[in-house]
This record gives sequence, structure tokens and C-alpha cells, in this order.
Amino acid sequence: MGSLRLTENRLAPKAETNGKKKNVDPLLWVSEDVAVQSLLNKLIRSSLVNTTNQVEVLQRDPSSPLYSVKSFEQLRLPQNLIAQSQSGTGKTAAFVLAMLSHVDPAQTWTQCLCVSPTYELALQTGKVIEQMGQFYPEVKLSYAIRGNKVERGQKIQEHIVIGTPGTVLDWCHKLKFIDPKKIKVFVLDEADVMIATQGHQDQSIRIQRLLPRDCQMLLFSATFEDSVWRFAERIVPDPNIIKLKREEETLDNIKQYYVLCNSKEEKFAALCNIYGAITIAQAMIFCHTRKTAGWLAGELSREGHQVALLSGEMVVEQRAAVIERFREGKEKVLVTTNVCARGIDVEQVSVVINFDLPVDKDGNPNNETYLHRIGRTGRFGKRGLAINMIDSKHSMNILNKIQEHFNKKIEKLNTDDLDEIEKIAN
Ligand SMILES: Nc1ncnc2c1ncn2[C@@H]1O[C@H](COP(=O)(O)OP(=O)(O)OP(=O)(O)O)[C@@H](O)[C@H]1O
Repeated sequence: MGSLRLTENRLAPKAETNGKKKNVDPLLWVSEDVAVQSLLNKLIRSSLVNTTNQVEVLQRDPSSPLYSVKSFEQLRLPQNLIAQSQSGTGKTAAFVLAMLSHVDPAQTWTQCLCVSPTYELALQTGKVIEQMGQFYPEVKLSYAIRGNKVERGQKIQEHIVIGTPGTVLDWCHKLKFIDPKKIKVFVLDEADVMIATQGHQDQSIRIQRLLPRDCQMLLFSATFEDSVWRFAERIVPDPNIIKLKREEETLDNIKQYYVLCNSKEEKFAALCNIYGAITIAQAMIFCHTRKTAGWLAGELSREGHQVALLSGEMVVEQRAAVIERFREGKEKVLVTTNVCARGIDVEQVSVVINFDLPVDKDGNPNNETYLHRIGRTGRFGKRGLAINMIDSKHSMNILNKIQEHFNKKIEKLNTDDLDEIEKIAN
């Protein structure tokens, strides 16, 4: 039968059945009881039932969805989720699967929307949707990104649309390529930056307001500042929450070091010193401004090192081409700004260098960006190395604050000891 009797006292295991002794695992009983109670609570909270009696009646009715369910999850109701998980742990696969499992390929309109903060990330996530979707060939995907032209007056027939917030909003609202009322799943990737950045926030919320009330909302990121959590919980109705403790945010497989220098030039000399060691695999070097990134890439090239430069002022197609070359291993070192700090997944990156530490517009440490930057290495359990270059008392202070924030020691590294660096980089 499989139905549950929710009013029974299930805390006390029955010791006998038909007069015979039965071995009962008390833990199983307790956990079943918790599940039953949780199911009842959630059904009442969701206004699906009002009383325990009503549940009992429904559970006796074979035509009711409650007839055989043992948990709330088995009802397969769309559940909203705000989920935090460390960098490189597979959040993309999780939300791609959620989208694929909700698509009805017989309906030729967009049913799932995924919004990413950058063009590069939208392309990368689109590739994952294509790869995972190859086992579901009827499901079609479209990219709502700059440059992807759709004829006016048309409706998008693809089931899943991935894009950047401005273009997704245009497609749903101004251009009406998508009917937002038919969306079943809405994903905000890198949700904290989508919420914390003013422009992205306006666009994301305007998209969300166009969606039907029962649309499932999934918000994912490796980091959520406290104020962003509060905001996310306000905009997502009745969310399930997966939250990391602060000390769980940093990954032990990424070893963190700092190098002490006195100036930008000394940092450059130290970088040249370790260049051979860090290019055993691939490396990403982060700078605070486009100007520094351009300068550093130029200086490294003059020293005879082959590097690629990716920064925000390049047109998006150029940026996508640079990432592609880096992903294919044609370039070993990528000098970049925060435009690449989040989400970019290149398995072979074994070293991340913060040529400048990440700071916000007031010069305070940007802990979230630090975590995302170093998370470009150590993907899915691999080992990684993060090196922070310090050139002043001020930057040492910032590093100390980052250490305190994550409660994680960042060790001093001697750049003359190449053997040590090679050992770590390997
Ligand atoms: N179940 C799995 N088995 C093996 N590899 C996996 C699995 N799930 C994900 N991966 C791989 O792990 C890598 C990291 O995954 P992904 O990019 O989704 O991480 P993420 O959690 O979104 O990270 P970030 O916070 O940096 O965006 C990818 O290369 C992906 O292919």
C-alpha cells in the first residue's frame, strides 16, 4: 500500500507483530517519524491540507498524489532553493539537471531560464547544458547573449534559454521572444553577484516579476554575504536553504601562500622568478585594473614569456576567443581582471596568482572575490595553489583581514625556493 498514517504514535517502535518479536531499529523509527512530521508540516504550510484528518482522507484515496508518498520531496512539487557550495564542486551540473528534468520537449516554447553574470559564463554553462542534454536530444537550447540575433515578432521555440540579465530581460519583456508566464524553472547562477550588483539586481528582479507564481527558483553561488542572504530570502518564496559555515567556504585542496615584496616592480621580478614553476600546468594571474593587467601582460611578453590577456574592455567575441584558447591549453598563462574571477572552469589551472589583492571600491578586502578567484584552481577535488603578492603594509593588512575572515592561515612563500614552488604547483 505504501500510504502513511500520520496520526499514529510512531515514536514508540512496535515490539511485536502478530504475537512474534520483531527487530526494530529505533533510529529508523525516529527518522521515519521525523520525515512524517516534516511531511505533515510542509503540507500544512503549503496550504495543500489544513488538518491531519484531511491528510488521512487523501492518503486512502488512490487517485490522490498523497496516496503513496513518504516524503514531501516525493510530491515533486517545485521547491525553491538557495544553495551555497564551494567553488568547483559541481553546482552547474546540479542546476542543469534540474532544468533538463523539467522540460517537456513536446511543448515548443521556452520552459527554463538561466541567467549568468557574464557572456563567458553563459557560453560555458550553455556548453554544459549541451553536453548533459545530448542524452535528451529533443531538448533544444538558445543563448540570450549580445550578438545572437532573433527576428522581431518571433517566439523562441527552444526549451531552455541561457543568457546574461540584460538580454534575457529584453527577450522576455521588450522584444517578447519568450513568454515568461510559461517558465517553469528560473536559475540565477552566481546569485550573490546578481543580487549585489545594482544593474544586475534590477534586471534579475524585473525578470523574476514576470514569472508565474509557481515557477521554481534556483539560486546558486559559492559565496553569499550576510546582507545578500537576507535579500535572497526575501525575494525567493519559501526557499529551501543550503548554507556553508564560514570555515567550510575555503577548500583544503587549495594551498594558499603570500610573497613579500616592496613594490610593483619587485612583484614583477618575483613573478618572473617563479614563472617556470607555475607554467608546468596552467595559471591565472589577477590584477585589480585593466591598466595593470595590460602593463603586466606587456612586461611578461617583453621578458619572453608567452601570456594571454583578457580584460573587460575587449569586445565579448574577443574575450570568448581568448578563453577558448586558454581552455584548449594553447595559452599557459592568462593575465586578467575580475571579469574572469567567477565560474570559469578550466580543469588544468593549478596556480592562481593575485598580483593585486581583491578590494572593493573603498579599498576594503573583497572576501567573496578572493574566494572566487582562488577557486579557479582546485576544481572538483584537484589540488591547487594560490599565491598572493604583497607590496606594502596596506596590502599585508588586507591579506591579514582575509585570513581572519576565513579563519585560514596563508603561509609565507620564498620565491627563491623554486623546488618548493614546483613541488606545490605539481
Ligand atoms: N559528478 C561529477 N563528476 C565528475 N566531475 C564533475 C561532476 N560534477 C561536476 N564535475 C566537474 O567539476 C568541475 C567544476 O564544476 P562546476 O563548474 O559546475 O563548479 P561550480 O560549483 O559551479 O564552481 P564555481 O563556484 O567556481 O562556479 C567541472 O569541470 C565539472 O565538469
